[in-house]
Amino acid sequence: MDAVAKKENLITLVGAGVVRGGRTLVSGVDLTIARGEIVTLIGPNGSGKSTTAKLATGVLKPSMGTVTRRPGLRIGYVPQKLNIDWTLPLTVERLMTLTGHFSSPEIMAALEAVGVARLLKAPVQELSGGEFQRVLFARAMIRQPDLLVLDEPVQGVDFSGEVALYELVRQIRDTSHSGILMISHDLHVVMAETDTVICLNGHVCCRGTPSAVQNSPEYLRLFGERASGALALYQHHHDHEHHDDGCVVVDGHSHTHEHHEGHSHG
Ligand SMILES: Nc1ncnc2c1ncn2[C@@H]1O[C@H](COP(=O)(O)OP(=O)(O)OP(=O)(O)O)[C@@H](O)[C@H]1O
Repeated sequence: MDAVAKKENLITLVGAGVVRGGRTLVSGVDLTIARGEIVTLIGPNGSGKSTTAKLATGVLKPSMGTVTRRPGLRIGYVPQKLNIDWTLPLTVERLMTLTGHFSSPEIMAALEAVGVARLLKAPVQELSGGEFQRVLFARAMIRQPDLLVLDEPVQGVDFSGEVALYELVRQIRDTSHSGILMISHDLHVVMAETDTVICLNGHVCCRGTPSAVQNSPEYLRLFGERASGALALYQHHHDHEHHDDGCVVVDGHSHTHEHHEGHSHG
């Protein structure tokens, strides 16, 4: 696949919004996700992150605006929670086949790609939070989706696990060239891996590169104290320069943040 095809837009939302029972849940959302791009939705509880993701994936129809998906788009979804009966014995191998028929080599390859092939026969109940998330990633990626939707991918994972999972997200993006739509509450790690942050509060409150968003007055107003914490963490490992408006000075088309080493949290 050539570079032009990789930049193809997978999903485009223009002025999209949802009204339910006379209440506007979210409105005026403009959003595109191209191949190889990571877009992260942030915002307080109830700000419309899940609703926007559902609009993008087609689970919800827009009450206003338009949503366009590339024809035949394959979407892989990593849910926030999985409704399984935790009292029944269930191995990773079995979990991988609950929602589709895949061969053993396919399952092994998917687990290998996320670094948990050794857990093939392990009971799901005994996995750590990070291991379980990786298995969920494998379950979504085995379908070779064009777009991967991650709902709170680092929930229940400690900080070093978080960093490792975001590393994995970047790796998945780099190797599969899928687009990635993430829902997150946590800006400081999100920022390390994401191309575009969209901050919601019933509407698009602010958007842009992570550094542009973290410096925007709207974001700071919305997140208050939490924003200043994120700011400190974010700047810890960076040696790049910023424009006056907070955008990162780049020579070239993109910038990569290396957050996977040197963190110390004690
Ligand atoms: N089907 C629905 N009918 C009516 N209201 C809904 C529906 N789904 C969500 N809402 C409301 O829409 C608003 C946005 O919800 P949404 O789940 O998109 O927020 P969120 O940003 O994902 O929140 P959280 O961080 O708590 O998961 C909330 O006030 C929620 O109560």
